[in-house]
Amino acid sequence: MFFDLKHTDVNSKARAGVLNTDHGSIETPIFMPVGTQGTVKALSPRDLKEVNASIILGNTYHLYMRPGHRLIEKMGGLHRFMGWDRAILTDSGGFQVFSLKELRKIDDEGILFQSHLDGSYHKFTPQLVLEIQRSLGSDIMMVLDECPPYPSTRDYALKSNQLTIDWARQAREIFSGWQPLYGHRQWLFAIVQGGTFKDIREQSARALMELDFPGYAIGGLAVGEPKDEMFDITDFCTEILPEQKPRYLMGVGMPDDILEAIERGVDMFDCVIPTRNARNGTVFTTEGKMVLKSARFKEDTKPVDANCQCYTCKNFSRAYLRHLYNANEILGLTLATIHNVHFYLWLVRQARKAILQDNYVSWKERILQKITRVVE
Ligand SMILES: CO[C@@H]1O[C@H](CNc2nc3cc4c(=O)[nH]c(N)nc4cc3[nH]2)[C@@H](O)[C@H]1O
Repeated sequence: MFFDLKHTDVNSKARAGVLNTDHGSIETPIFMPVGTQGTVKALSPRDLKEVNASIILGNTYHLYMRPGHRLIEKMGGLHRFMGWDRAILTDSGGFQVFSLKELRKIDDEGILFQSHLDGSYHKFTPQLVLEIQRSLGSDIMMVLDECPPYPSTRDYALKSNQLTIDWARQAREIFSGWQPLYGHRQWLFAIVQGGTFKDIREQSARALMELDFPGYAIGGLAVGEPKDEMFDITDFCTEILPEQKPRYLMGVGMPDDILEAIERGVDMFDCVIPTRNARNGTVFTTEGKMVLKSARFKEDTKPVDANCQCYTCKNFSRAYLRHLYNANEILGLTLATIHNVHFYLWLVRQARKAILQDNYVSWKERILQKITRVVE
């Protein structure tokens, strides 16, 4: 069974489950570090294992553009190419095309766009993005969808949603006769759209549920809408989506966003924040957020986080990390990224424990008091 729902917290919609892939079992709620171009920036697969990452994200758009999915296929697929033998989820590319290029044209067949590398023209269709993901060999694939801009008119959201449903239908058809390339199973998730219009969200969820996918993503969020709208739409969607299937909130988010979404019934998350912020000198700790570059840490002998068991916190001081940033040393990026990814994975593991003890909400309230501070 692909997804085992082990327990739902009695006082909320928070769930603890297990995703069973051929590259290992993944306990949910889970955070997926983003490895857009076949690498989680600044980390080796060895680092990722050391912080207990069980699944990472790759991007169909970027890997198609460079080095190309055919080359990766020749190399034996993305797992072998990047030396990662645990699970990989690949996003389908629709969102990346929207967020990377305004030069794109959408029609019923798919999305015509120009490469951000050499300006060449390409067209993503429901079929092509599945072929690319077959070549990559991702354990979890995403359908081609349109992520409407925020804000969108109701009319735009309605039309766009119809297209996303049509594309999902085509993808589901292809998936029904699926032949993976590398001997390990691949699963296909649908993506619920509909902007911030609840009736369109319901239409989207129900149409996609009829097509019976192994898992469902909530798309079209974390694109600049107010947080309360993001949580309200998330809560609305999880009321409709099948209880026994995993829910994946795409692109979310800050630590507190993830905890709020877990309470609303989300199982899977991905976001660039822990890796991107680490590269900019901002780390997350059990005592709050910390900007390591600031002068106040110049002679601070303490670890980033005294409560953290990661390699960075067990071996280095804040002063040293601040020095590495100021000296533009590559090691600074690696050490901060190890810590931030470790923090996100620790946080969702703690959440899972609280869910299994039926005290998720009280645990969340306590931990939010601490992690949302700024360490001065
Ligand atoms: C607002 O901050 C930026 O936005 C991204 C996070 N937010 C986000 N929302 C998403 C929505 C979708 C979607 O509807 N469909 C597909 N296929 N993939 C998606 C991926 C998404 N990621 C970060 O990249 C960050 O730079």
